[in-house]
Amino acid sequence: MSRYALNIAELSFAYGQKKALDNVNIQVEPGECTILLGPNGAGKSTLFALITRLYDSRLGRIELCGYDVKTNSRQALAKLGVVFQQTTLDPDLSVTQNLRYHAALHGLSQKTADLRIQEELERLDMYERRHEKVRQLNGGHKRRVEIARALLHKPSLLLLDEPSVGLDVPSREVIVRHVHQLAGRQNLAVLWATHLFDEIGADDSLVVLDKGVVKAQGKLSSVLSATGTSSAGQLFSQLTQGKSS
Ligand SMILES: Nc1ncnc2c1ncn2[C@@H]1O[C@H](COP(=O)(O)OP(=O)(O)OP(=O)(O)O)[C@@H](O)[C@H]1O
Repeated sequence: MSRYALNIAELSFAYGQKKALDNVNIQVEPGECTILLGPNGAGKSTLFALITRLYDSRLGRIELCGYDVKTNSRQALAKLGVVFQQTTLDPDLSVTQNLRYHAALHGLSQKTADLRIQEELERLDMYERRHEKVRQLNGGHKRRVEIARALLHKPSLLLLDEPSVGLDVPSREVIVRHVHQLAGRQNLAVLWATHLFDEIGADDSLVVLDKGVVKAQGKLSSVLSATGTSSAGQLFSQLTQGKSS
């Protein structure tokens, strides 16, 4: 069994002649929250598309809990929970219906599904809203449902693609706190793409990606001291030459 929930080794990818990822190496351990920072065009979406098998790469390797996503896709993807940038809930179904549908896709019995749905929704203070149609929920509550959904099959790695974009501050805070607690208490590995420096926790790890190349990585404190910077924002501007994220 690999010690890493996610192990990306020597990964490269190009769209025709356009290189999007160049020899990327990233490891995330259970219980670790890794923040992926990168300006527009850095390669974050491409990386997520490769991890989720939307795209395929001939160069390099991606393993989830030791399972290669290419040669052991079923076992690998069973370890993965994803919250995409765009909401993917059915607005005309209730919260519970959306979650049951996802659980069924993962082969959970209805009994197990209902227990887990209750557990995850209660943790996010959403159980009382389980019969509401998704259309009636605000953006923050929809995000909470998507996080609950991503966890129903008990993945080892949670992939979050800018889950807090467009949310108000209190909604963002709920999500940031919840995801950090999941890593700390449930030993979940998290890879979180964000543009927002205040979402980075003091104990988080950091990967700074720019033009497809990893510019810095490691525990936030080590990266700051290695680069002589005092905040994630300063580090980011220095490594990406002041481009906005
Ligand atoms: N379908 C595509 N065809 C050609 N080039 C692409 C395609 N998708 C992305 N690219 C290029 O690949 C590079 C990486 O893009 P990617 O979307 O992965 O970056 P990103 O970090 O997710 O950016 P953003 O924050 O803007 O979403 C960019 O130079 C982009 O222009």
